Amino acid sequence: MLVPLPFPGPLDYLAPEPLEPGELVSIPLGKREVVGCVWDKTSTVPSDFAAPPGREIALERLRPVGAKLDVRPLPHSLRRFVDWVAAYTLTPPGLVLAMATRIHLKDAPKPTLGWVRTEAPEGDLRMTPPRRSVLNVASEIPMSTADLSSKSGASSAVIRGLAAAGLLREALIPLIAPFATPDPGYGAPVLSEEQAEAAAHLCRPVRESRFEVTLLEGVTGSGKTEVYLEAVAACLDEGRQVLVLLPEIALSAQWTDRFIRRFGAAPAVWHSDLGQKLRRETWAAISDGSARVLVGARSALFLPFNDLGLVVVDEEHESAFKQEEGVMYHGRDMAVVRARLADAPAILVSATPSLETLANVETGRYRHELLTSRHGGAAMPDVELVDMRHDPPERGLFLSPVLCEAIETTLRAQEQAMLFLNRRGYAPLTLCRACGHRMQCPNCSAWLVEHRARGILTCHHCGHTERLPNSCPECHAENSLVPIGPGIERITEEAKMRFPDAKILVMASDTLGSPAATAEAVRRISDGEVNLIIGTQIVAKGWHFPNLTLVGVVDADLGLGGGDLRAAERTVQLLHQVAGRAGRAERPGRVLLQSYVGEHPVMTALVSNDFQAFMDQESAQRRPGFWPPYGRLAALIISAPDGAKADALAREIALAAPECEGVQVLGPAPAPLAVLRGRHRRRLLLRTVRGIAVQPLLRKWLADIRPAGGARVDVDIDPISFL
Ligand SMILES: Nc1ncnc2c1ncn2[C@@H]1O[C@H](COP(=O)(O)OP(=O)(O)OP(=O)(O)O)[C@@H](O)[C@H]1O
Ligand SMILES: [Zn+2]
Repeated sequence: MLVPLPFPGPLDYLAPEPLEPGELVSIPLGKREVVGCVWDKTSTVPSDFAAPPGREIALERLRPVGAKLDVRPLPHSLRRFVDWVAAYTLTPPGLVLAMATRIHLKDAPKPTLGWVRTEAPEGDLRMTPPRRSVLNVASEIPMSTADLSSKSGASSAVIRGLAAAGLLREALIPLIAPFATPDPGYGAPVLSEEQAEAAAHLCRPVRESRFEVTLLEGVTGSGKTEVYLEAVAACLDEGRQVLVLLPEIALSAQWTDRFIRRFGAAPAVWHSDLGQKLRRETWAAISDGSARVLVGARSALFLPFNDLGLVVVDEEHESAFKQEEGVMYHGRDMAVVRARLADAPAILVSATPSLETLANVETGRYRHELLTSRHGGAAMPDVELVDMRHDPPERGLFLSPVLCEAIETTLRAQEQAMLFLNRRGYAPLTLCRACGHRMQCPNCSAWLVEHRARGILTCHHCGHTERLPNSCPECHAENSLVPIGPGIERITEEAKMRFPDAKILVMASDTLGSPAATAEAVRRISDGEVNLIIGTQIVAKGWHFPNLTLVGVVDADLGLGGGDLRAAERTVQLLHQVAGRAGRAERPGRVLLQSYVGEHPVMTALVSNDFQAFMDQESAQRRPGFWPPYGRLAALIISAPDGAKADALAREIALAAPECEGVQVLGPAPAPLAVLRGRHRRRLLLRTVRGIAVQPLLRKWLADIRPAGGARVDVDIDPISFL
């Protein structure tokens, strides 16, 4: 029995009646009740990184399990997936199981009664307008009195009257709202030759129910989505289920619209913003197969698909697929595992694939489909560099004259422009002009970010918030605090001053919290209610705004600092994606990159639109040192309430480090975020050649380490963040 707690493996319980693997059962644990899952006796995880088996417990000491839950058992492929993720990420399997069963911790909702239309004829009942209206709305699907009354405009007395006359009867409202079945033939597009060929290749393994990974690469606007929806159609034809992962839930609204146009019905949706009831319904509909296509965030990987026939990862290069807290797993990589365990094909989609995926294509592990041109003859946007050394903005401002002029021209032509800056708030740093004091977070080694609209300083790492003071807390000089550098609030202020007639829309993750808010913003752009969009990375995503012709990148150099392994790669991917928003329809697009390092390979790649050369160079840099994807990496993050404890534990771990051929340990060193949420942090990196798996090394290494006094060590396999 696997329980959702950090035990090293399944626990033994007495079962009063025989139980099948996968069944969910209520379990007494101390004074609590938890939901456990009957687990398979033998693990199928590759032995090179599986955990050793636990101890046997004497029969008479076993406790009995509680009641069985009234849900379908977790499918075999999901159980294997849980084992796999646990072993790969060195997480206790119960914590991975928790991601699959979390929604069942509360009591099941009670079914309620509603009204359905009966077969009875209207007879000689007098048909008043309210009665007519109720009968028009009522159907064979039960509706509550409140629903029926609000949709028909009639009172509950009218409804009761119709029931008394035999025209309505009571029926249980199903707990699971029926999910409409998408129709694969509904809005099939006419594909170009290139698109059709790629689609045919993607459909083949779907028809053959065969695991195969394909990278679908294509320039922005080439119709990648249209093409992979053909594979989705094929999978629907086969009567099987499809999982589509998006990096960001904000994208799900536009994706859903697109899906409805193609298949005439909405997909099921899964993300952390769903209400409890819808979560439960969606879970059940995936489990019983009535939901056929689900689009969601990475957590959708843990849904109980019984008949998974295809997995798609859109924008596969996105680092947002990596979960950085709790179970640290990479959604893209685990999606491939999920597909393999279900004997289903996987499609990884990107205009700028990750080096990881390209390396897998190179070795032949993944197939490759390429779309080379934009659909409908739209040209690729023209990308130009604005050298800020030669064409600087006015003092205290951030938009160069060239960019301002381009925006004016665009707005005058009745077209839309977009300004991109990947930084929330007003200014990333606040400094005292008198004494040089910098406003810092009390819990983290990070600057506080000013959010002027709310009059606060806040830490983007821990959420610490304080009012912006009038005087310097250090030297007490009045009105001496000045903002340094721009965030999008400050750019918006500048844009309002420069373009007083522009209709501005700001898009940032903190202003567009929910998918509904995003959908509203998208509508305002599509309907032309706004003509200047200012946003953080959320605007870079897969949006399709036909009238958007100019994209200005306020600080193209922003992502390059920090010594991150993938800083250059990520900057290219992000900026190319932003650039790809411009000129997607008839009118050509133009992109201006403001940069102080115009000769940087990242800028060259963007201006020349030559990513092959850039990726070749990245690859040449990483290969000799066996950096990923040419070697394996794991990070150990040691944290403690004070620096001395963190240092002591880091030293102890470093002394026990493995020493063998092809294995290297770097550190310990203070983490770039040396203090986070009040915890002092040190980092070690384990780097191995590809042939050596890091999991067994780490297991052995950490087996005898017993962190004490509030210290702990977290393991991050394939780290993406190096903070
Ligand atoms: N064969 C086709 N018939 C009709 N419309 C098409 C076709 N192919 C693509 N389109 C349209 O062209 C636009 C761009 O296509 P799509 O969004 O699929 O490209 P993409 O490669 O996924 O773009 P991005 O990477 O920028 O998100 C969309 O509006 C899409 O509906
Ligand atoms: Zn903080």
